[in-house]
Amino acid sequence: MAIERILDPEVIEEDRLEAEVKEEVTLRPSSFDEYIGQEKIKKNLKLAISAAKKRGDCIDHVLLYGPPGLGKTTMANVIAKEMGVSLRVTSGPAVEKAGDLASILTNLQDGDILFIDEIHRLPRTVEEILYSAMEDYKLDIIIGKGPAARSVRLDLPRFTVIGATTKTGSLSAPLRDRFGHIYRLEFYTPSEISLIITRSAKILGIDITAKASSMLSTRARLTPRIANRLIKRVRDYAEVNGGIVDEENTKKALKMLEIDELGLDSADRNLISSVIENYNTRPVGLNTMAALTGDEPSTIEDFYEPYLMQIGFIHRTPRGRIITRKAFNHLGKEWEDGE
Ligand SMILES: Nc1ncnc2c1ncn2[C@@H]1O[C@H](COP(=O)(O)OP(=O)(O)OP(=O)(O)O)[C@@H](O)[C@H]1O
Ligand SMILES: [Mg+2]
Repeated sequence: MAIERILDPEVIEEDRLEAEVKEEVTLRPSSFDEYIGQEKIKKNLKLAISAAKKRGDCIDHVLLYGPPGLGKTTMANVIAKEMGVSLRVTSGPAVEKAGDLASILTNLQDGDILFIDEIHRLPRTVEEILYSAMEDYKLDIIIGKGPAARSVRLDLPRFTVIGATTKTGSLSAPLRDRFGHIYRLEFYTPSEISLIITRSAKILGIDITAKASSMLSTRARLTPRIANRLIKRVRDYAEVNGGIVDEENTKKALKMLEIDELGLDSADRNLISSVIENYNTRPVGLNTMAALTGDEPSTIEDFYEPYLMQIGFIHRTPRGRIITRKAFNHLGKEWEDGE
């Protein structure tokens, strides 16, 4: 992406500054009580956890999917804390070879949770080894080369895989089938985002008025990561310009960041208006959309689109994406029916 977007739900480089990392860690909920929203998922998981604890067993494998920044990694951490076990973290692209996975698996302790982020990016050969490991806690490995090669079956400790992905579509069916729990994280409601903002402000020692918090809650793309990022940006603005985080400073800071009432930034508005200018109300393919803005198709699909669909600005049809009347209105464009 050419311009760094404050509203990008993906972790941006800036978030990796030491101070930011520290803040990120302190903001991350570590129990179900602190984890706001996603009530249905929490209810199911609480039940599974208390049943597993009673049996003295680990919980069934969990797959968490949904747009970036909604709390998948956080949920994995919470599950481990609530189970009282340790969480080993890896990711799809990091496990390149079967041997990499074998060494991770053989180093697990009984009951451990293995968190695999971006699980859809695991290479096929690695995935196949993971199947039997998840299913019957066995590891089939080949030792040696050529005619001397032989296959050995090793026993593994009992463990739980928590997989996270932004795209379930690209997860193979056999892998998906190995998960006992499959949950889609939903966008948060503005009132949940408001609670998250209040909580984060308190942790960071930021003085924020109720009006400011309510204004931010509708502009954070219903996404906790963005809510946390916005509070910090508005805090910075208030620090430099004097005063606390009140309605006025929030308004000014958002204006400076070019974030509108619905939480759209200039990149979103540019995407929608280029589609409108070129295709009006006609359906348009993902690749065409990407070509219009110069983004990767996956960037459009993973970052822009989920929220734009959530607020009803883009509809997916079998013939392509269409921009809705609501989006036309928001951008002040004339909407002609029946094109
Ligand atoms: N339910 C929640 N309540 C409070 N804060 C939350 C919640 N969910 C997420 N957060 C905050 O939002 C940040 C982003 O969440 P997290 O990293 O878990 O998202 P993710 O779904 O793993 O994103 P990605 O797909 O990019 O990996 C966390 O650092 C955390 O502070
Ligand atoms: Mg994550």
